[in-house]
Amino acid sequence: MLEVRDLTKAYGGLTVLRGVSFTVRPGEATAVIGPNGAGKSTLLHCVVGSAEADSGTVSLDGAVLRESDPGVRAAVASVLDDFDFFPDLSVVEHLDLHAHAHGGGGVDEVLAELGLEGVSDQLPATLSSGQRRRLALASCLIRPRRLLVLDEPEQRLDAAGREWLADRLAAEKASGTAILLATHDVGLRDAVADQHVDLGA
Ligand SMILES: Nc1ncnc2c1ncn2[C@@H]1O[C@H](COP(=O)(O)OP(=O)(O)OP(=O)(O)O)[C@@H](O)[C@H]1O
Repeated sequence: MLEVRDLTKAYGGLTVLRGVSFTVRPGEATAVIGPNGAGKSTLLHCVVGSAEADSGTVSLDGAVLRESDPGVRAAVASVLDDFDFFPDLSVVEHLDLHAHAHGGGGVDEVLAELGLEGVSDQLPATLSSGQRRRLALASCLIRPRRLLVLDEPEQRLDAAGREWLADRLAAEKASGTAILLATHDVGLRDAVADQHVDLGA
């Protein structure tokens, strides 16, 4: 489904990605690993098109992946940096907006699954950092998707949240979704990843 070939990226004189290649198939998860600064986030941004690689290709279903392509928007759901929330929209309004924009649904189910029912009327600024992370994941899971791209999705989740995440990603794989995630969590990696891309090697 996703094919990354010979991706290179430098910031000024600092080469971060040196010819990175891998594929992700439907129903499989690829974990991007490596120490702080290894280039994991850079790689994910290049994959989804929010950063431009210096060379190499990223293809989805055999065609060059372009962020602006409606087909790509319908297929790829990502949580990369800390999410930009609309400051004046409540938790449930954010999810309604995403559901409406992407033709998805099930806001109540996702609120319950992420444990956000009790804060559904709160504004993002009033949420805890873990609740904001849950909202970011909820916003991603409310939309149709064939490829999930997640940058350290375990960050700021409590133990129960991390357990939920591993189960959820396993369920996503079982339903045929391809997953590309950067993680420092060895337990999560071992639980869900079918292959690793080690940028620290
Ligand atoms: N916009 C930028 N301009 C210049 N350098 C950058 C930029 N973004 C990232 N870098 C540098 O690129 C390198 C890789 O950063 P990146 O965020 O991709 O690493 P990472 O593996 O995700 O790290 P972490 O585990 O800490 O999240 C770092 O040395 C970082 O300082």
